[in-house]
Amino acid sequence: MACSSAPHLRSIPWTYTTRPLSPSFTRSERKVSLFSDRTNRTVGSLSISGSVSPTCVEQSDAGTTNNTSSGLRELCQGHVPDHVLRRQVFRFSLEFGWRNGSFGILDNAEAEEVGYIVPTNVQREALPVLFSGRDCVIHAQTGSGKTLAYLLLIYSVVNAQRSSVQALIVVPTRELGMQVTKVARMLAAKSPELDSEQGSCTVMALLYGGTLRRHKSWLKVEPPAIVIATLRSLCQMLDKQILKLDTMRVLVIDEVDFMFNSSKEVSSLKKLLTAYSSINNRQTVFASASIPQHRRFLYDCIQQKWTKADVVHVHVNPVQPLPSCLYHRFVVCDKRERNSTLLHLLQSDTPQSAIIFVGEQSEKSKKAGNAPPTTALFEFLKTSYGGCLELVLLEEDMNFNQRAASLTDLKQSGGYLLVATDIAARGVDLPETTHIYNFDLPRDAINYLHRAGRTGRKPFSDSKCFVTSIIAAEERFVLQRFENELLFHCDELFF
Ligand SMILES: Nc1ncnc2c1ncn2[C@@H]1O[C@H](COP(=O)(O)OP(=O)(O)OP(=O)(O)O)[C@@H](O)[C@H]1O
Repeated sequence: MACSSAPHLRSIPWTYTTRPLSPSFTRSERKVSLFSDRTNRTVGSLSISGSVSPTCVEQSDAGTTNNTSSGLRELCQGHVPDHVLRRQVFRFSLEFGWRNGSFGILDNAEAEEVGYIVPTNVQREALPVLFSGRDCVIHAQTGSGKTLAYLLLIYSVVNAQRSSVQALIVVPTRELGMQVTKVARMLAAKSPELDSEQGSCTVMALLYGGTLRRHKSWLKVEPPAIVIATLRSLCQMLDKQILKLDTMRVLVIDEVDFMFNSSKEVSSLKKLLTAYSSINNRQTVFASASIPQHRRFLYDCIQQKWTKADVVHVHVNPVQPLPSCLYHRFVVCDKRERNSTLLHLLQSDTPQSAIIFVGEQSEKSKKAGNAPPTTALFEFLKTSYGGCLELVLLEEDMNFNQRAASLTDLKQSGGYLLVATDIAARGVDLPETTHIYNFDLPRDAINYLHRAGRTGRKPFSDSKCFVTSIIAAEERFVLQRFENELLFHCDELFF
């Protein structure tokens, strides 16, 4: 029986013994525990589904835990299909790795290369729930690592050999979709358990504006295991029955509060959740840094059967909604002086990289034929900034390719000044950003939280990041309301 090796296990310095946990195992499911002979304690347990030989297997390897794979292979020899075994070894390596404070999915060098050394708090709390098969609402600060948590679940469930879409991640924006796709593909490529001669785990990005015809034939001929989609493009595929929900094992709705709040999306979202609720063996995950009235939300989910009744709310840091590494400031100035104030701030702060959030253009201003405020500020900075950071623009009016090019520019530049509307406020992960400027105040506290959360995105770093709002004197009470709601403090800056 061919079984891929598990190099990420090699470095774990424990020998182990596998034993049935209970003598009365069934032929279809069997649990084994893994003991450390160093500490003489159970270090993990593993359930093997499929038809397993009912002989009590007790095995001790004095070698390294790489033998775990071969031990399990012997245990299951001839009885468990290879892909089931591979998945179980993969799942075991994850659980084992996480329990011991490291990433089971990647070996040490690979984990270090991508910057994952130890799990973040939300990953520690959410993964046991996710691996237990329960539905989950992952509610934790911006930049806390929610994406990796749900992707690890997905990779423990999907079977690359099966020719069907098994996991679906729904995102509110193309930018977030592109980013999640990148992480999902990186994990598939890095993990030897997922990418083998038996076929790698394919990931499709179905983001509105992409080449839908190509996607249609891809979905028909060789369905990917994982699809990451915006609701609009997903609905097109579902309506035409090119994509079906019945093979789905995991559905993730990222930025779930935003999706439920969007008048354009909410009815399609509810339709999707209702259709998915009738599928057997399904798991549903919702994620966001902000879930207003979360008790009511959970109640509705259960009532509407969008989740199972035992859904778990993993709420990390509820008394501190914003990351503690953020330092909040404000400058009061006249509306007409905002450009020069911003320039002054950029010169005195010398950010490594920054995002400047600008409000959306009003209908009245559009009708009057004015340039959008983002473009106006971008043009001003082009002529006046003179610093070494690359100027990049990101706004709704740009087409898909222009928006994708802007994101590529950001990632390739040595440092950037991104002028953006709120399309860059949700989920976008640009860890090099050290400063956020609210050139216009956000609509509400939730938007403040997500804009501010575009910085401070290096989980174990203790460096401070700055969020500065440029306000008129009469806007001070609005900012004060955000402070009260989000429990943070803002200092005034004087020039
Ligand atoms: N365990 C980890 N160790 C180090 N870095 C990590 C770890 N987990 C995630 N990261 C990194 O942390 C950053 C933020 O992660 P992610 O985008 O998943 O945050 P999030 O919780 O989804 O944030 P948001 O709510 O803003 O969408 C990413 O750059 C990611 O690579």
